[in-house]
Parts: sequence; C-alpha cells; structure tokens
Amino acid sequence: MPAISFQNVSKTYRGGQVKALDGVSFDIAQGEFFGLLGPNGAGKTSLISILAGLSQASGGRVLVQGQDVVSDFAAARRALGIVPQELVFDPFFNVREALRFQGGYFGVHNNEAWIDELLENLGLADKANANMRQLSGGMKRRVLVAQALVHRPPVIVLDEPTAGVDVELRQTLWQFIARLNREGHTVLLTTHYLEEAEALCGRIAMLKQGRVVALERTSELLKGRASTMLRFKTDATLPESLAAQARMTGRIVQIKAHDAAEVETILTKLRAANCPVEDLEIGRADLEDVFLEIMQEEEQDKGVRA
Ligand SMILES: Nc1ncnc2c1ncn2[C@@H]1O[C@H](COP(=O)(O)OP(=O)(O)OP(=O)(O)O)[C@@H](O)[C@H]1O
Repeated sequence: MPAISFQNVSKTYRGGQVKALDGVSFDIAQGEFFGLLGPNGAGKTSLISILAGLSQASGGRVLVQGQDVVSDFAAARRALGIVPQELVFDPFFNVREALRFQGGYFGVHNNEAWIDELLENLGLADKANANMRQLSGGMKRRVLVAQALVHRPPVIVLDEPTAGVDVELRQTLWQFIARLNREGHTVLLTTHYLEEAEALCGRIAMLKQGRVVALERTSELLKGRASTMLRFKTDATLPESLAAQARMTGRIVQIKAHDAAEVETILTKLRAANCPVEDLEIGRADLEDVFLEIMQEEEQDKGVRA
C-alpha cells in the first residue's frame, strides 16, 4: 500500500476558468523522502490542500495510508502530520500546552515523553513554558513542526518549511526529519530550495501548470540530463551562438555541455570572439539546472503543440 496515492486529481477555480491541477497521478511509497517541486502557481499548494482535506478536488481522489481523504477524512488526517506554510497558532497557549492540545485533538494523551523529545530535538526545550505570543517567527515555526508531529503520524508533509528560516533552524529541522525518515516515516516536501530537495529527496515530482512534467529518482533526474556545466563571469557580450544556450544572472554565465569536447568547443568560441572570462569553473549540473531545463522544454513543447 502506498503512503500517499494521488489518482487523476484535478482542481479548478472560478467555475472552471482556472485549472490549477490537471490529472495529477502518482504514488509515494512507504518510507520515501519525496520532493514536490514546481514554479509559482504550478499547483503545489492546491495539491497539498486537497491531501490535507482543506479543500476538495474537482476530480479524482487522494488516499493516505489507504484511506480516502474525503470519505475517510478522520483516519486519513490522523495519518498525516502537516507543517503548514503560514504561521498559524493560538496566542493563549504556551508551547507545551499547544502541543498537548494538538495531541488531544487526535486523541493522543499521556504523551509527555514524546513532547519532551520533540522540544529537545527542535531546540525548543528552554521555550516550553513561553507563551506563543512571545516567540520569534523562527521559534513559532519550530512549534508548528512539533505540533505536526505530536501524534506521531506515519506520513509527514512539509509545505515550504524553510521559507525565510535561518540556517540553524534548517539544519536542526533537516537532521530531525531525516532521522524520522530513517525510522520509517514517509516524508513529502514541497520546496523552492532545489539544493535542499537534491540533498534530501530520494525521488522528485516536478509540477508545471497543474501537470506532472517529471517524476524520477533524484539521482536519475540529475544523471539523465546535462551532466556538465561551464560557469564563468564576463563583462563582454557573448557570441550569438553561445548566448542562445547560456543562462545569465548578471555577470555570471552558465552554459551546458554534454561532454569534454563540447567544453572545448565553447572555450574556442569564446576565445575566437575575444570574450574575456573570469573565475571559470566546470562542474556537475545540479537540480536547479535540470529544473530550468525541464521547464524550458515544456515551454518549447507547448510552442510546438500550439
Ligand atoms: N482560491 C483560488 N482562486 C482562484 N485561483 C486560485 C486559487 N488558489 C490558487 N489559484 C490558482 O491556481 C494555480 C495554482 O496555485 P497554487 O497555489 O496551487 O500553486 P503553487 O505551486 O502552490 O504556487 P506557489 O509556489 O506560488 O505557492 C495558480 O494559477 C493560482 O493562481
């Protein structure tokens, strides 16, 4: 049985004018650390909201641990620990009370040892009696993570958990989540930080305009694509033949090369054009390169279909 099963899920808004999800189907197996990536507006939040039972799909269905998120809402919801994007909390509780209350909501009581472990692992031990109002944004986010985990859900969903979060919390969070994953919890992560997804996720789905445009093991996704990137800085204008294939961020230029011979060709073209380069590096393509490439291919395909 998959931990999560998305079956032909669609979602439209405004009476069908906006198609946020268009037949999304994939399964996440028990124990996977799975990444859901996509540019703004791709449909990630819509998919997570349907999974969490916060919004209804317009078509298709979603199962969590075999339970339908609509017809078996309570069982499906209990199997999920969801760390939301937004900071929502009850200002009248202190941290420990907030965790007890959340546990009670799922019928979990006498849970103090686990609550202590959560506080300890998320760097909240000295904040246990602090009122939620007094916490900094980063500390509130830690509490949200603890709240999501308080009923020991088998499936953990992290929706952009590190947006605007400092390095220390990111590391604390990832160490803890990675441990829970090793202990058998399934993790679904949506993120804009590609290096995070690359480091953590065993498999990745990429969404674009409501459709799955890639679904692969992270290593395959990286291996099957451009394997080499040439990176350098320049103030000069690139020769036209290179400009077409380059990605430019200010003075930084990145050009994809399939093999060593292509690297040489690129360097020869730069020299022939008298294009001075600084800080030249030749490196492996990372997930960001692959992501951009897939998104561009989709644009081109659409152009062909149109
Ligand atoms: N309540 C709504 N009413 C109308 N359109 C909506 C609504 N919610 C989302 N949309 C639209 O549905 C599409 C998918 O949005 P969604 O928020 O799911 O994307 P996302 O991948 O989470 O984006 P982001 O990375 O920006 O959070 C977008 O075109 C968005 O404008």
